[in-house]
Amino acid sequence: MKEQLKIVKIGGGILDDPEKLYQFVAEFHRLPGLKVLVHGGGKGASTLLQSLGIEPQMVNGRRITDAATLDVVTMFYAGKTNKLLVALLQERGTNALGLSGADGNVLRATRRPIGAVDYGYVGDLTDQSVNTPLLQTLLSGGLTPVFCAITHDGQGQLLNTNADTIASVLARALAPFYEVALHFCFEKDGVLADVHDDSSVIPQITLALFQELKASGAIAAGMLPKLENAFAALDAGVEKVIIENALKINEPVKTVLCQS
Ligand SMILES: Nc1ncnc2c1ncn2[C@@H]1O[C@H](COP(=O)(O)OP(=O)(O)O)[C@@H](O)[C@H]1O
Ligand SMILES: CC(=O)N[C@@H](CCC(=O)OP(=O)(O)O)C(=O)O
Repeated sequence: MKEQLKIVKIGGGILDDPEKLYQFVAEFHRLPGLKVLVHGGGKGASTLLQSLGIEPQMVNGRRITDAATLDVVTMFYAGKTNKLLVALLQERGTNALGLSGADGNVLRATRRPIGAVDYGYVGDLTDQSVNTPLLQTLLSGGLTPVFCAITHDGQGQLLNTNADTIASVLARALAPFYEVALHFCFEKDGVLADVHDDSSVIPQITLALFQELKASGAIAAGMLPKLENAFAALDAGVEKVIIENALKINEPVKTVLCQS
């Protein structure tokens, strides 16, 4: 029997609000068993970039990352955000270890080739990108890895990688070794049938229903890459994929993804 592992991803909406972040950390600490945390922080990074006179540019939910933007997001994600989360988890008694992809070569990416769009210093991952033996060692040693959205290419170049993608790739790469549950957590209670009605949570979503809701426009914006990453993980053998409220991870309200 494989041991259970929870991979939890939180995004900018929660990280930006100190009270919500504090509550989330308490809930995450309460989750039993082995766990990994992946955090974004895109919203706060955009605010910081603007305050520095750099206009944020997003295409299809991905940030165009020039050299100046890479400097800022590295400081913000791998520095302030990652270290604050680790400190808050340590305060609770979870022995967290903050990681960028370069640390222990835990996530090696490839710079996205220039196509119709030049994304700059953005890294793409494959299932082979993950140093799974290192993660197994850390988990069996009682540590909780905390990943930020910064990866590297093995040639000295840091890269910016979408945090939903990092969570999905980690889940896929670790699925042969653990019974993985992948939790995408944000500020809504799950995938909503009507984005303006917080009570319209869809308890179970199939790929067919996702395509329908996408075509009708009911699922839009940041939810699209999240669900695409979520279905990719389910397809690759991840046991369970859940979309839920970061403050309610120990409660039953949520959207569970199913193959059919
Ligand atoms: N059907 C939907 N259900 C829930 N959220 C939706 C839906 N369609 C669009 N959204 C929007 O997607 C956002 C989540 O995506 P995003 O902001 O990228 O999350 P995060 O930064 O947490 O990764 C929600 O805050 C919501 O405004
Ligand atoms: C390449 C790319 O788009 N990187 C993301 C990484 C952070 C992220 O994913 O943050 P959220 O999860 O809070 O959206 C960005 O810089 O916005």
